[in-house]
Amino acid sequence: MFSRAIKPVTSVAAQNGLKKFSTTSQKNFKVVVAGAAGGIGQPLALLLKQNKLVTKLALYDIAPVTPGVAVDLSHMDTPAKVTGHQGPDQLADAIKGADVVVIPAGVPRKPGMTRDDLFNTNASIVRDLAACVAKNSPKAIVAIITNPVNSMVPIASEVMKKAGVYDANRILGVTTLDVVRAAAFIGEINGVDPQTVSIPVIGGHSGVTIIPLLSQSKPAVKLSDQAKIDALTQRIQEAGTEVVKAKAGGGSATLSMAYAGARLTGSVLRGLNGESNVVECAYIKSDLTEATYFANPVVLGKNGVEKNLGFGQLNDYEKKLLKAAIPELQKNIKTGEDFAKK
Ligand SMILES: NC(=O)C1=CN([C@@H]2O[C@H](COP(=O)(O)OP(=O)(O)OC[C@H]3O[C@@H](n4cnc5c(N)ncnc54)[C@H](O)[C@@H]3O)[C@@H](O)[C@H]2O)C=CC1
Ligand SMILES: O=C([O-])CC(=O)C(=O)O
Repeated sequence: MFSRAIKPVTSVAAQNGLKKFSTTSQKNFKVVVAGAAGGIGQPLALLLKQNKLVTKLALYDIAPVTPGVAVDLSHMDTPAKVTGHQGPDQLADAIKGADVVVIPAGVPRKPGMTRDDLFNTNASIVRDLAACVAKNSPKAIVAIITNPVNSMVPIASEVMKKAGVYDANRILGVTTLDVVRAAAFIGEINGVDPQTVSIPVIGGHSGVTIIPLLSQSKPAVKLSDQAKIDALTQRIQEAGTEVVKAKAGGGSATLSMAYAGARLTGSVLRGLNGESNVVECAYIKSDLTEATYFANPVVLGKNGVEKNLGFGQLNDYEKKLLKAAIPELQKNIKTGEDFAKK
């Protein structure tokens, strides 16, 4: 007689590669990308559509192409249900029920500009998006990509405070691209797979505020003299400008940023989903230094930032970098707070 093999029932979590979880810990998440039609937004949405923890993916932008981007992505054979929302009238609908709102909305740099030069245009964009999150999904984790990140996170925080829904653990500035770049460059120098490199990058996300802790790299960076350490540090600090120059007026980093943004969002979701020991660097409210917002490794959990892991021992060179970063960070933070309080 023909005997049929009984196929074991595989949990959704196991199918997702999250084998240590039972189906009871599995949650489905709604992720919103605000600025979804842009250079970062489109590839970020493409990557998030492939994340199996995402069951709803809402794409918001003011650009007319936005509904089309959503239709395009909706033809991918992955579970996330994609919706497109164009213009301020459709923003609340996009935001409602969100677990995570990722914000790459705003203008990018052209050669010769600093990130701070973007402030005047981008500040009101982030303020208005944060106000809508405060009203429609106050518990959502907000991940801000828009530059200047150092000032945008304080703006969003002040908006949340005004609305009475502020939770410092739920507002993150995305500095993941600095970590990704540091790992890429160290991987190249050491001749190893960059994915095996672990390197904290602390401080903020512009010029001297980007502080790669090369002394804490695992594996150790194979650079013997201080001049080479200095050159690598400066390359990481100026990597955004390297892309801006190479694109020659066509914008700033988009694809590597989408990759980094998808990684950070994926980590936030894994934390929300109950996975333990999910660690990423992020720019958050902080009392570790005189700068009231600061990036360093944090543990992500069910409520966003679960634990601030600090930044450990710095060598003398890194202490100098930190000293140079603090006044710049303080200035950037004040600019953001003053704007939001107006
Ligand atoms: N945190 C980081 O590491 C990085 C941050 N960035 C920043 O990300 C931002 C976006 O860069 P790109 O995607 O290259 O720019 P982009 O110009 O290609 O796209 C921006 C999108 O934002 C949309 N937008 C403008 N105002 C909006 C509003 N009020 N609501 C919703 N959407 C709105 C635009 O229609 C556009 O589709 C820039 O500020 C850039 O400096 C870029 C790279 C790395
Ligand atoms: O440099 C820029 O303007 C965009 C950015 O933040 C980066 O690539 O790190």
